[in-house]
Amino acid sequence: MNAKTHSDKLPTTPPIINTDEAQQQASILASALPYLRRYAGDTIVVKYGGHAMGHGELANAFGYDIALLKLVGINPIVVHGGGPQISAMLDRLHLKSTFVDGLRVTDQAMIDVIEMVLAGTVNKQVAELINRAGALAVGISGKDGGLLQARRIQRTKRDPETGEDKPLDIGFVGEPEKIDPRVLYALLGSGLIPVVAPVGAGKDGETYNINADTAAGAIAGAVNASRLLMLTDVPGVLDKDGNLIEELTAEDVARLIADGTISGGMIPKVETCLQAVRAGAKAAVILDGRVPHTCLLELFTRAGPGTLIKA
Ligand SMILES: Nc1ncnc2c1ncn2[C@@H]1O[C@H](COP(=O)(O)OP(=O)(O)O)[C@@H](O)[C@H]1O
Ligand SMILES: CC(=O)N[C@@H](CCC(=O)OP(=O)(O)O)C(=O)O
Repeated sequence: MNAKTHSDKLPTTPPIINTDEAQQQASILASALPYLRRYAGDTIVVKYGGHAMGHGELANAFGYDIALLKLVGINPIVVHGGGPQISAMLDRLHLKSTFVDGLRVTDQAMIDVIEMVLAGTVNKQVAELINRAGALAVGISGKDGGLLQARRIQRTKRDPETGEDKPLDIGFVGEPEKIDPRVLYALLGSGLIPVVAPVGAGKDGETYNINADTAAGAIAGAVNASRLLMLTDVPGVLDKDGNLIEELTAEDVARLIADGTISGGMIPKVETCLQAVRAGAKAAVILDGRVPHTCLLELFTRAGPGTLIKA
């Protein structure tokens, strides 16, 4: 039934190409076969960040990649961010954002706006990108089906005078406490692609803003994903000379953080990847979301363009 809907949406007249091009296309498809076999039936979690969404062609290519994964028998789950989109809306409402360790300090007025942006506008846009590519995506938030039960993140700040660590209130910022993946399995089992906004519910029904990397890592662990793909704005983890590091273990990560090679936003990203593999994901890859079809390059070619992180 879905197959008909899908093919109805695709162009009815394929482009005319010459024999050489056709031969080339056929051999590209044939060379993907071992990879298709390797991932058939597997679950792949993809973290799609807010920065990548702004670019039309890149966003369309992302939608195509996710639709293609589903159509070749892989189960993709998309977890999206939306940091820049939240900031733009808060600016329009004259609400000022501040960040602590890369996390947006979130008060009561902001959490309502953040939920509207993430679970509303952005979530529906990402689902639509995939729908337009001929697959069927369903946008949900971490509150749906009890997917992401969250607790308030505790942060501390060192008092410069006493040297004491004091609790720092960053508001409605949560971390996943419990994951219930049943809603994901229900959607995947019906041939649908879940698109998850990183908003969670607390035990008492309060709403929490969750960093999208953290949410993606927790979900990848809970569903034992064969890959967590973290799309970002660099080719992967780079060494001190700016060269791509192809593979990292937990020991490598600890060493590279200690010597300052991995810093800033890359620290929580690699730590999230490690948590995901410890919790049950087979491997995580940090890869360049600025490259068109980066997911296909990673999964279906020998280029394997990012940094692979294993336990
Ligand atoms: N060793 C490293 N390799 C690659 N990027 C690094 C490294 N150390 C720090 N970074 C920084 O981490 C950034 C990625 O993290 P972040 O900006 O939080 O990504 P995103 O917005 O995609 O979640 C890179 O743009 C880069 O500035
Ligand atoms: C707590 C916290 O900081 N939440 C993030 C959620 C969105 C996000 O993570 O989006 P990107 O992946 O596009 O950065 C925020 O408010 O920006």
